[in-house]
This record gives sequence, structure tokens and C-alpha cells, in this order.
Amino acid sequence: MGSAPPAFIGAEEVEKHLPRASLLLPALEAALGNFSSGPAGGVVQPLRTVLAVPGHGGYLGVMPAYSAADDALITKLVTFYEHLKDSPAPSHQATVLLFDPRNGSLKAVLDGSVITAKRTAAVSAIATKLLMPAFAEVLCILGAGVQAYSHYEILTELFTFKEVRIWNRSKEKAEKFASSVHGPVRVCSSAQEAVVGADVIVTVTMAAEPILSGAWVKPGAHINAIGASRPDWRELDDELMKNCFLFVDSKEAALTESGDVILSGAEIFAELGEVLKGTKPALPEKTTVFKSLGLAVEDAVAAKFVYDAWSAAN
Ligand SMILES: NC(=O)C1=CN([C@@H]2O[C@H](COP(=O)(O)OP(=O)(O)OC[C@H]3O[C@@H](n4cnc5c(N)ncnc54)[C@H](O)[C@@H]3O)[C@@H](O)[C@H]2O)C=CC1
Ligand SMILES: O=C(O)C1=NCCCC1
Repeated sequence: MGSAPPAFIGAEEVEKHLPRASLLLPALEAALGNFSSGPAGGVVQPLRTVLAVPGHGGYLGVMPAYSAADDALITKLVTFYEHLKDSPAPSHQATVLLFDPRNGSLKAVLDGSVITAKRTAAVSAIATKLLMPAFAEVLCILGAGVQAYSHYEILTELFTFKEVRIWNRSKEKAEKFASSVHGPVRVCSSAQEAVVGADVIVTVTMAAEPILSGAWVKPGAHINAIGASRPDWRELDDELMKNCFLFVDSKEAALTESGDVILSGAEIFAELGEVLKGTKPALPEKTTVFKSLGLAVEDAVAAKFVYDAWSAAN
């Protein structure tokens, strides 16, 4: 007898079983600590392979991971395309394959787009909790796409801001964002207007040139830098990169994939996992940048969470 056919868990079902990204927080904190503990942490995760699709401005990322603590073995396949102006397809699309670690059988094929949106925002929320200044009042989001929504949701769920500001390259999209989310959001006409005086800043754009200048940033602010995941792409300028304390999800990934890190020559202070383990301090009183590239182990945690909830309900 062969093994049972894999379950197919589409975007709606993922959403149903993972209604709030904050449900992932305890498992993600543990996984980030395990990732930064080397072999003792039980996470096996090579640097992802990113394949360019010449002539189409696209990339295919292959992201395998095993987490012993989560009993999860996955690979995520994610595509991201720079310019899809005349296409209804989203810029990022992903699928997660979940295997049984005991025998390698494929247990489920899950939509990976909702997982990517939620686990990325949840990791930024972990960084924000550790690194934002005391009494943070103003949240600023640069970008108005999928990640802008997931970051808004978790950051406003976990923290109380007096003001939320958004800027996007096309103002129309920022206005749509402001009218779709549940709380008040101020639409700004320039990135500078949105950033000046902000305590927590999130960059979630497809920019390849800096959109955030260190000259605008309030000393002591915390920045979650989510975009610019190619070695020649930037979201943050050199002034910011060189005058901040730089935290990353993975040092290896940051030094291979992040244009903001590689091209600025900025020194990495710590991995987020090291802060979670207590081997490096958080420094919330300093200007801090969390450079996120996205780890497959985060997808493993999220896929396992969804699969377990789905199995319990089916
Ligand atoms: N660190 C991580 O784990 C992850 C990072 N990402 C990255 O986060 C960023 C946002 O992703 P999504 O929200 O899914 O994308 P999206 O396509 O839904 O939104 C992108 C936003 O950037 C804006 N934009 C596009 N080109 C721009 C430019 N040249 N300058 C300024 N703004 C520009 C668009 O108007 C849009 O509002 C991307 O760079 C993506 O690769 C995405 C998933 C995971
Ligand atoms: O971790 C991910 O998933 C991604 N990271 C960078 C850009 C594409 C998706």
C-alpha cells in the first residue's frame, strides 16, 4: 500500500486556519532561536537557491528547511516578478510542500502566498517588540502591497500607535489601503513626509533604489526593512545603513542576498535569533534596522501550524 495522497490546502483554507499572524509568534520565536543556534538548534536550512528568469524580470526561489523542534520538513517554491503591470498575477506567488520527516512522504501542498505574507509580518513584529523605542507613537509604512497589509494588521494588533502613516509610489494605492483597513491611516505625499518623526518604519516595496533616507529618520527609531532581496537592490540608503545597529534574520543570507547590506558595507550586529536566545542585546534605545530576507524555517513553522489545524478539523 502506498501512502495517502497529499492534501491540497488552498489560500482560503490557509486563511481560515491561520486567521491571525500573531498565532505564529511563539513558534517563530523558538524557530529563530533554534536557527541561530547552529546544529544544536535542530534546524537544517541551506541558503535558498534563487533562479533568475531572463527576459521576464522574474525569479524563482527554492527554500527547503527541516526543523526538528517543529517536526516539520518543507520546501517553499516562491516566484517574484519585478514588473507585472499588464498582468492580473500578484508580484509574489508561493507554494509550500510539507513532507513527513519520518519517511519523506508528501503530506500536503499548501498555498504559500498567505503563509509568506503572515510569517514575514509576524517576524517583523518579533523584531519590533525587541527593538522599537519605548513609547513608540507613530508607525510609518512605505509601500501598499500585500506585505503592507499583513504588517499593518499584526503591528496594530500588538502595539498601540497614536498615528499610522502610509506612502506609496502611486498615491492611489496608498489611498485604497487607507480606506480598506479598519483604523485611521494618514496618506502621505512623499516618503519623507511619512518618515519624519516616525518611531517604527516598515519598508515593503519592490524598489531597487533607496526609498528611505537616513537623514529623515528620527534617532532611536526602529526600521523593519522587508524588500530589496537581491544583491543589487536597495530600499535604505548608505547613511541609514552605516548609522544604525543592524539586525538580520540570517547573516549568511544578508551577506549574499541583501543589496542594502552588501553595497553599504554595513556591519551586522546580530541575528534576531541571537537576541531571542539572550546571547546578544536588543538595544531599543538605538536606531535599529531589522533586515529581513525570509527564512524557510519560518515557512516550516507556518505550514505545520496550518496543517495541524486543518487535520484537526478534517
Ligand atoms: N523578507 C521577506 O521575508 C519577504 C520580503 N518580501 C519583499 O517585500 C516587498 C513587498 O512585497 P509585496 O507586498 O508582496 O509586494 P507587492 O507587489 O504586493 O507590493 C509592492 C509595493 O511596492 C510598490 N513599488 C513597486 N515598485 C516600486 C519602486 N520602484 N519604488 C517604490 N515602490 C515600489 C508597489 O506600488 C506596491 O505598493 C518585496 O520587495 C518583496 O520581495 C516579500 C515576501 C517575504
Ligand atoms: O522569504 C520569502 O518568501 C521571500 N523573500 C524575499 C523575496 C521573495 C520571497
